[in-house]
Amino acid sequence: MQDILKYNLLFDALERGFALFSQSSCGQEASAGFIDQPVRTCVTIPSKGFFGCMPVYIEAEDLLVSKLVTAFPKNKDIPSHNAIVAVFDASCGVPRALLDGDIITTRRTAAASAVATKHLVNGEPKVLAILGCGVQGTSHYDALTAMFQLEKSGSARSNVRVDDG
Ligand SMILES: NC(=O)C1=CN([C@@H]2O[C@H](COP(=O)(O)OP(=O)(O)OC[C@H]3O[C@@H](n4cnc5c(N)ncnc54)[C@H](O)[C@@H]3O)[C@@H](O)[C@H]2O)C=CC1
Ligand SMILES: O=C([O-])C1=[NH+]CCC1
Repeated sequence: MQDILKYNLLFDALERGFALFSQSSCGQEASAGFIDQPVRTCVTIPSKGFFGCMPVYIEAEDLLVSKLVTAFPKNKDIPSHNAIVAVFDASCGVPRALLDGDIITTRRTAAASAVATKHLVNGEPKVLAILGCGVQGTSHYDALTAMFQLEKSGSARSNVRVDDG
């Protein structure tokens, strides 16, 4: 998964996916293809975390996909977020693949931030500050430095990767 999910490929795929989702949400099903993606459903594990289910139907790909993700922020020696992604054939409902969701979550989330920043930023960004430096802090550093020519970047926390250059 690490070898497949390169940031530059992800940026393009996410841009296409977000456009498709927006068009479908605006009722432009005919051109873009229908997408049904309800808001994530979460089960709470009191004082521990949550378990989220994130299903989608993508007509253009003829796929049914759901990520299943747990978030246990107090985990110490194991990751706080863990996920799998299940893929089904939408023409017949047969399961086609079960993917590790950890790298997908790590990189998709950061790549989505980078794509959003590209569209929302005023001018060319030069400075990046990241608060917190866990999995997402690191992947956001990787994604945003892959997207932009930054002059200065860094993160605030004692266990951090600070890069100033
Ligand atoms: N929208 C999405 O698709 C996703 C959202 N997330 C969210 O992103 C956040 C980060 O997730 P991960 O990086 O995977 O978690 P992580 O557990 O790997 O990292 C969290 C980091 O925050 C640091 N931290 C905690 N309190 C802090 C504070 N007060 N000041 C500075 N740093 C602090 C911790 O030391 C740790 O390094 C979580 O809220 C998570 O739920 C994560 C994955 C996907
Ligand atoms: O979309 C996601 O994968 C998550 N959102 C918050 C925790 C994990």
